Amino acid sequence: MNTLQAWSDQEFEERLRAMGGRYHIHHPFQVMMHRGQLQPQQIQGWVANRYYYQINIPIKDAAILANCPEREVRRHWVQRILDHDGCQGDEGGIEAWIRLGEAVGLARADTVSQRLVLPGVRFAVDAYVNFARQRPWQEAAAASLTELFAPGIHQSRLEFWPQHYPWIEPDGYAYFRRRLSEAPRDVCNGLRITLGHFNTRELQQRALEILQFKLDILWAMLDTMMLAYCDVQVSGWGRYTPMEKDGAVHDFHEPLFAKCG
Ligand SMILES: O=C(O)c1cc(C(=O)O)c2c(n1)C(=O)C(=O)c1cc(C(=O)O)[nH]c1-2
Repeated sequence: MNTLQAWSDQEFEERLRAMGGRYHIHHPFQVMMHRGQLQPQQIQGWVANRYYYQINIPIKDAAILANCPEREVRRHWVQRILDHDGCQGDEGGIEAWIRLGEAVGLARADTVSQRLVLPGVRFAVDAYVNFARQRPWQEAAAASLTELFAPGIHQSRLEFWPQHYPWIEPDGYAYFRRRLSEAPRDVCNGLRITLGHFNTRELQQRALEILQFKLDILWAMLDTMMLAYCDVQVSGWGRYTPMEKDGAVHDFHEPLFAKCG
């Protein structure tokens, strides 16, 4: 039996936040994207694959609602579905993502047909949806807490993409702008549930494991995209060595080791 005392809410939250060091913002594909090192087709590949994540988020949230007997929780959580699916007067996040696709040069049909979605991305996203279907709703709510780290990534895209990728139509950025206000509200709600429910040391440790599981999903999606869209040489255990391109050598080892460490 685990007899260690529960962490205080503050310490527990700090431990959850500390896992941001393993967020996909540190993945080599994301790092290249952030530095302006991706070609149009690579950006298109990312947008087309992330579409599969986007359309599954409301399905995942519907699974959480279906498993949650608490009306008060459902009243808040249902907003997430509306954010993505839209409602009268607001086309919603999925439509905004399709427009991001158009802004990077993907026809609507290319995005919505899912023809560019890679098998590994499909498996990773499906794992998240299945987790929400099969596990208690509080666990699935805790898994959404990678969103703690998401506003920073959306903000950096809004700041740096127009400089690095002037060929992207500015209209496309609406999705990232929406998430700047939506994600902090979701996080506030998700944190309240997580701090309230995971209230023994054993449960708190379980919450950290769940967050790691979700971080792994996001990481695995980018692993798959990197293999599909970048020239990588596999050298040694768990390491990528991207081939030199345009005379630039990129050092990806550090974030990878940080993740493994
Ligand atoms: O672009 C990103 O890096 C990113 C990451 C995440 C995330 O951390 O799961 C989400 C989003 N975006 C996002 O836009 C979004 O709506 C979202 C919902 C959720 C979730 O788990 O419920 N994560 C994310």
